[in-house]
Amino acid sequence: MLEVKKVSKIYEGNVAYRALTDIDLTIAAGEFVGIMGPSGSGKTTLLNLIATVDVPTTGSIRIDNKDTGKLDKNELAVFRRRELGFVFQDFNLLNTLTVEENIVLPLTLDGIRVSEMKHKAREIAGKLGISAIMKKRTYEISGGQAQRTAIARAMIHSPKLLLADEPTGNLDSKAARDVMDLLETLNREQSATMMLVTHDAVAASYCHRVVFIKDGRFYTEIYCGDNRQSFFQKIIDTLSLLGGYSHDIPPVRIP
Ligand SMILES: Nc1ncnc2c1ncn2[C@@H]1O[C@H](COP(=O)(O)OP(=O)(O)OP(=O)(O)O)[C@@H](O)[C@H]1O
Repeated sequence: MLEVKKVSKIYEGNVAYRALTDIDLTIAAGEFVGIMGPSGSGKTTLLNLIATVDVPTTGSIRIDNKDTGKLDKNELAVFRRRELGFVFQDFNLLNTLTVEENIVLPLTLDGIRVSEMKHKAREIAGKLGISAIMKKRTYEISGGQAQRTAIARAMIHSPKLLLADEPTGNLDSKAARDVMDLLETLNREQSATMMLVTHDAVAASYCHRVVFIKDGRFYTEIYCGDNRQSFFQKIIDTLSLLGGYSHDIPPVRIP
């Protein structure tokens, strides 16, 4: 589904900065993968390259067998809109629109009939437990509801790959767990492929696999297996080996 091959990124500027070096990452269709690493290790850079909003200095990225480096600007815009879904830490909802209008936004750009849009919006809102707030404006809803709205918007066009950047970063621990439960359910029920960048070990423990990067290079990866509590512990252990994380490790246990 996603094949990142020998990707490096150097930010040119007064002083050139090497943010990623020779990253190889393959994500299978239906997989749910977390990316972790200390601040400045290159996680967002990697996400931006996969999201096609930035280009690698060397190496290639294939999504669903398309080499994204070979698409021109217009093809990329359509590719991003149809094949990818995005969820951000700060939700990125439009405040002037209702929840429902935010959710159908990706479809309006593709000229889909209003009745079909409403049907799809109702369907996904039901799955995400936000049917009752469809007519509300985004300033009238909670953070957890805002993130569920953002997930509905990201998933309404059934993207090949959902990219999430710190989706639980602005949520309290209960809302964060609800959001991760929903992402896990969507991943399982719709076989959606998902990649999540996070500092949050609890959020990462919902993934099938967590890839750690350090100083722009692959560090290690660990798999969940069938025990999420021990996976969570392995994530915490790996973070402490990585260093630079002492403030980010939450003192919680997964029930
Ligand atoms: N546009 C840019 N120009 C120059 N350097 C950049 C640019 N964007 C990021 N960097 C540098 O590249 C490195 C990796 O940044 P990146 O944002 O990918 O890290 P991160 O792992 O996502 O960090 P955080 O967890 O703090 O968000 C950092 O040292 C950063 O300063």
